[in-house]
Amino acid sequence: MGQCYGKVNQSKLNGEEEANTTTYVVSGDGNQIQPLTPVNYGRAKNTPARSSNPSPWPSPFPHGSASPLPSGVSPSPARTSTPRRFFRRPFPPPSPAKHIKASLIKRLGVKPKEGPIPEERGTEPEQSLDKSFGYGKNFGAKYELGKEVGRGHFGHTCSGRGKKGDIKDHPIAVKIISKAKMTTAIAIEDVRREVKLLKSLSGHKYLIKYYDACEDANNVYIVMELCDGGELLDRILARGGKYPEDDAKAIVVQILTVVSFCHLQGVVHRDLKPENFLFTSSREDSDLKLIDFGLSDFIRPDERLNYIVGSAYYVAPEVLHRSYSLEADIWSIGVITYILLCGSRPFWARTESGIFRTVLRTEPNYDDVPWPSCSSEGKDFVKRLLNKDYRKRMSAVQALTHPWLRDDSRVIPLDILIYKLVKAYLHATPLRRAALKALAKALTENELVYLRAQFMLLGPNKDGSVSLENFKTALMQNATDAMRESRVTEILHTMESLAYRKMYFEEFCAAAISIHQLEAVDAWEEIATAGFQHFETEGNRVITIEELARELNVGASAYGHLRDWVRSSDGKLSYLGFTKFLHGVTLRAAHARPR
Ligand SMILES: Nc1ncnc2c1ncn2[C@@H]1O[C@H](COP(=O)(O)OP(=O)(O)OP(=O)(O)O)[C@@H](O)[C@H]1O
Ligand SMILES: [Ca+2]
Ligand SMILES: [Ca+2]
Ligand SMILES: [Ca+2]
Repeated sequence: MGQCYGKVNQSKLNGEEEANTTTYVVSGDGNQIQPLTPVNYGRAKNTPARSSNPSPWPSPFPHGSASPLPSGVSPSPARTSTPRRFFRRPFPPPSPAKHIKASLIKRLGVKPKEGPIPEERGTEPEQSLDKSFGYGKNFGAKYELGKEVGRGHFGHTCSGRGKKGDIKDHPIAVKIISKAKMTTAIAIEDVRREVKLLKSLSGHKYLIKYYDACEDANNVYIVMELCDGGELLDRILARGGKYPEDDAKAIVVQILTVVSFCHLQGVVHRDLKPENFLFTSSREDSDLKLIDFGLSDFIRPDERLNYIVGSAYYVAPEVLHRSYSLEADIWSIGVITYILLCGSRPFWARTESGIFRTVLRTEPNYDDVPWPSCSSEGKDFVKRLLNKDYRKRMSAVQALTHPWLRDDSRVIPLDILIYKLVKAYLHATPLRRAALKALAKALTENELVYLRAQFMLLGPNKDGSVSLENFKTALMQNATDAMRESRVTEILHTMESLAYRKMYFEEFCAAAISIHQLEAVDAWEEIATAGFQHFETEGNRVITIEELARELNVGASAYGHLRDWVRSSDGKLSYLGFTKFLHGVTLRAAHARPR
């Protein structure tokens, strides 16, 4: 293995234009053409190390900061935009993405060098690793292998055929993962999880179908449906990098549909990129299938993950800050959509740490060609996925109802986000609920489309109300083995108070809106102003600073801060107080009330 480059790599060479002065090398594991810069996992033999800043101009960023961020990323204040005047082509067109070094080191047990990964240097003695998976041992008897169709860091994929049973003469794809490369317990666990995830999620229209898993002394074989249409990346390259807006929409809808399914099941993919979406056939209108759950994980609705994994160009800022959830996938979809619409990457630099810095600090360029000719809805859509504050990002389901993609005939999936928001509402104070109710009365059609669709999915009772039972049933109707594994349904226990009462649509709207998301909407000022007017007539009341501090769970040191929020004329919340109260406080630790 490692010698065969295949047609996939060749086509990437043709489409690749990483940077003007870059030399290309073919990495020894044969994965793909890589530019010979520090972004590589190592250096070609006998090549002197370059400085970590290979650009011909001085870097505006300090290097090597001591922070919890990955090496080279420093948490200094935001820059307004990428320094594009330095580039002839500000952001080169898409090319194969590389996994984040830190995550590869963790998984492969060694710092990957140029060339094949040394197999003998694990972090644990090889003998102590249990490499038996309990999969069938009869791969050769059941399947026949054909030619290689693709290759990644973790395995290579061949086409093949079933030899007997239901699958006789049926085309298949087989991802072959070498046991010799599994040098750490994490790497072994990853393969186990990849198979488990694929098996439990299999069946969705836009997700690769799982057939079987086998093993022998040397390899694990994941047998799945064969996709003949190639990677989305290759199609983007074949089109010169850019998709017409309507074609881009068709792609993005499929991506969001399958990702919303994964998210409802409590699965975060963590490696969404154009290489991991395959077309079923070479037809222009062929369906897409999501593949490669190698970095994916089960996640509970309230859980935060902290491993840095993914591919540099597509990684969300909060992943680099080591506290993230499902929204990280949405960011990656934002990156993919940005590429589809303009043919360039939103965040680009020559080095991995340089990419991380742009992800954390710079706003993507929406000024250059072809952005001026892009629809305003398209631009708004991308911006609402590429928001650095994950709380402000749309969920996959919300994105499906965004004006750019809206299509009344489309079936909207259930969104786990409404469970999280309704749960928070049920635990909120009466004043907060009153403020949310007032705000909900000011929502515009854009927000209501999504809320109505979600409410209908809860199957309202004859009188138009829902209660805990409706939330339970709606979730169970969508349950797969993956949802059981990720323990998504545990969120229902925290919604118990809804068992004894009814919630009508009006209150549901108050419960299922996210202030942070609304703040990112163009119409936020108008919505907040109108919401405050409703609050004045039916919710605002006299409140002391002490009471307000208690509402916000902050201590006496915050009193000074809160004084502006209350009107001196009547002792009730001012407009400022109303919006700040809804936003919630993230005062410095010194202000936090001891619990
Ligand atoms: N079912 C399939 N049908 C056709 N080709 C496939 C299939 N599954 C995978 N491939 C090809 O093999 C390539 C590698 O597969 P996959 O992404 O699962 O491997 P990997 O080693 O986990 O990759 P990565 O380096 O991105 O982690 C894919 O990009 C694709 O080109
Ligand atoms: Ca690949
Ligand atoms: Ca892959
Ligand atoms: Ca993978």
